[in-house]
Amino acid sequence: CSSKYVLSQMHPMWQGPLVVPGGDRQSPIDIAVRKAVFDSELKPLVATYDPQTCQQIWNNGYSFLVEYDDTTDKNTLKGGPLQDKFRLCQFHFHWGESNDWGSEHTVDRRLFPAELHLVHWNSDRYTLFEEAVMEENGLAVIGVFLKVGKRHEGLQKLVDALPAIRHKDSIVEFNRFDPGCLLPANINDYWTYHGSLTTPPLTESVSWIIMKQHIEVSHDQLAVFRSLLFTSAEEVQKSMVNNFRVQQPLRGRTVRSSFT
Ligand SMILES: NS(O)(O)c1ccc(OCc2cn(-c3ccccc3)nn2)cc1
Ligand SMILES: [Zn+2]
Repeated sequence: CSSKYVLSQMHPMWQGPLVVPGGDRQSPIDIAVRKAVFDSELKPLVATYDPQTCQQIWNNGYSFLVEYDDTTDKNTLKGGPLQDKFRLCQFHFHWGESNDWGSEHTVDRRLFPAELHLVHWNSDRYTLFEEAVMEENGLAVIGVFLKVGKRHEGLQKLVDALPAIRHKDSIVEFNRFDPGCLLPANINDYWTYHGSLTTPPLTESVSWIIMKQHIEVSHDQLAVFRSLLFTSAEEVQKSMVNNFRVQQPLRGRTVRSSFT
């Protein structure tokens, strides 16, 4: 997906309280579990991914992205709160310098050490990611919390590729990775709300689908995330950690749950 040409211009340590004009649908948020409204109309999520369409993994100076060929409907997300069909273009993570924080969303104010985002765009209505990113119903992002525990076997192939993209704007070919292996066993228990990108351009174009069930990764696997750098080879080294945005005001939005 085309995010490669834009994300790299982002300010690496962007954390600013950047105010978005009329921003009343900003992300991330705290999910107050008892205030979520069960919606029986929410359908099961259907995620269909083809590992063969995995193309590259790269360090964009903010996180690392695994990008997929999104020129066909090989990697689709539909159902759940979505009316249309969405195409996976990339996934990435947010994490902390310690295991005590790092996620962007919180659950009853609880922080997780990291959070995975699988980014999809509405291919029923738009032809390119960068078109959809500006539209209210343009994107669907699945959020999965990471907890430190047992080693995640499927993640290891990705962890092994990270030393090759240590510096900002480094990129390597990365094939045959199934993003489905990063989803929790149960993807039918989730919270959903309308929000925004959590990094510039912060556009309010995202249907968020936050999984209730987390996945586990080992301490050592997460330590490799922290070995990445925000900086390029010529700059003074800055560890890529704490690349999360702080929670934003709910502004009267309702968070719906697919479970009681
Ligand atoms: N962290 S998150 O999952 O919320 C998340 C997900 C995707 C993001 O893409 C930014 C972006 C914008 N554009 C763009 C391209 C062309 C025109 C306009 C914008 N490309 N990439 C940012 C944050
Ligand atoms: Zn993200």
